[in-house]
Amino acid sequence: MTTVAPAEQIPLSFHQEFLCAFDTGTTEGPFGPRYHVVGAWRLRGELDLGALEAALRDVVDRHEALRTVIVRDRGRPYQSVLAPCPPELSVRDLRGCAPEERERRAEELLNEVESETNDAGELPLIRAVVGRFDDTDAVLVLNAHHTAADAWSIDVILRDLLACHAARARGAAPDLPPVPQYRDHARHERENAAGPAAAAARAYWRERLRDASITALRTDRPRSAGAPKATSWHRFAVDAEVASATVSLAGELKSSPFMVLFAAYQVFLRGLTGTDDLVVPTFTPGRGNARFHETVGSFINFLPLRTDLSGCETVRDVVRRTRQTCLGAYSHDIPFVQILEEAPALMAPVASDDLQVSAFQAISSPYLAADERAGGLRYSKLWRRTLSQEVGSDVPDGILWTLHIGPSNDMVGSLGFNGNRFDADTMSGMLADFLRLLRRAVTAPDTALRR
Ligand SMILES: OC[C@H](O)c1ccc2ccccc2c1
Repeated sequence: MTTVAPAEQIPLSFHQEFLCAFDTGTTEGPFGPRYHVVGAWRLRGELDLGALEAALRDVVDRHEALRTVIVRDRGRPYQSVLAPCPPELSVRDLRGCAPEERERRAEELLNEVESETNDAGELPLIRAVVGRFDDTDAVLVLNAHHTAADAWSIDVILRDLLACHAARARGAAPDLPPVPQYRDHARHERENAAGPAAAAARAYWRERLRDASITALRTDRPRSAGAPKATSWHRFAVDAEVASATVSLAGELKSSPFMVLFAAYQVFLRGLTGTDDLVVPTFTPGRGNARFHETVGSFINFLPLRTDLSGCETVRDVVRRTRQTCLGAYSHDIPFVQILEEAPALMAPVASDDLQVSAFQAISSPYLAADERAGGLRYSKLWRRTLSQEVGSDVPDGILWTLHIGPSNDMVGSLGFNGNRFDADTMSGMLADFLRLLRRAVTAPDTALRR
């Protein structure tokens, strides 16, 4: 009996530690059946399914994160990298679909894959579905576990996958350059955690979040009601006029579209909660170190943005103050678990039975590129999603507002919420109110703010 050396016990990244705080077992949350991140691309050209299957194996070999388990049942959780294993590729025949129906059918397939269940303990943590419209037109959907990948990673996986497909299709082995692994990131983070930059950032957050409480919304149903959990997604398009007014106001105020959108969101939240002193979480890519730009893993960081709106007369004032909040936060972007050590009472509100946090993020165009090429294939990402779904990828505990800002000032968004805590009607009402407020905010930023 050959004894296999036990896989190395690798410390978790700080983001994986943060996720473990939401761990409620395997029925929901980060280790539940739907904590995944998905992406879909339209592929034009000769797609060789055998080569694609080989390329999927290449990608799992290349990125350890896709064959890593988080061991949580033996004391302090750790991650363990296992040997390569072949991922599942399933093929759907969509030949009956007329060309003008294909974009919508592709989005429907994406939603179908997003509503499927994955097992966090089942490796590899990626699966692929190909819908074939004809020999040179297909849609590829990737689904990766969100403890092992994030939105940035899904694009890295796609690029590597199509590069490997091109090599395999011509009978060659892929020759991608070696890439730093997620375990290197986890080690790097811990080495830096005690450095001078981290100490300065801790001091910043200690001051910035003094006496702060995360802004939370009263839910329709308490946590203790124990209703079965599923995360629903309202998806929507933002009027072109509102999208371009957002981008031009951002330019005028030397701010980002995110800062303008977030300013409007804070005005909206103040109306809902009646408080001026708002602390709202956003997610940053967590990819400040360029060394890891091609690494697959979950790097995102939950960053609490605190802005006190008291004294702001107009939306323009709010954008200016929001800009300061964001610049300060971005230049001290350390892992949330370290920030929480400096503001231990920050998350107290969400421990209560009938409150939930409502996070807000924006993903902008570099990752939403249009046509790209890889070997004989042209591909473009399906990012203008407007098809809602009742059961989709899981938000562990709260609401997640996401806006996607496209290359030509086009904008779509999604509102993810826990259906066991909020009614769909409550959320669609909130969405309508926010979009109305956003329109007013960006088309008339100097109008006096309503109290
Ligand atoms: O991609 C974001 C991730 O799914 C996530 C993780 C934790 C959260 C906690 C509260 C609200 C939203 C969250 C989203």
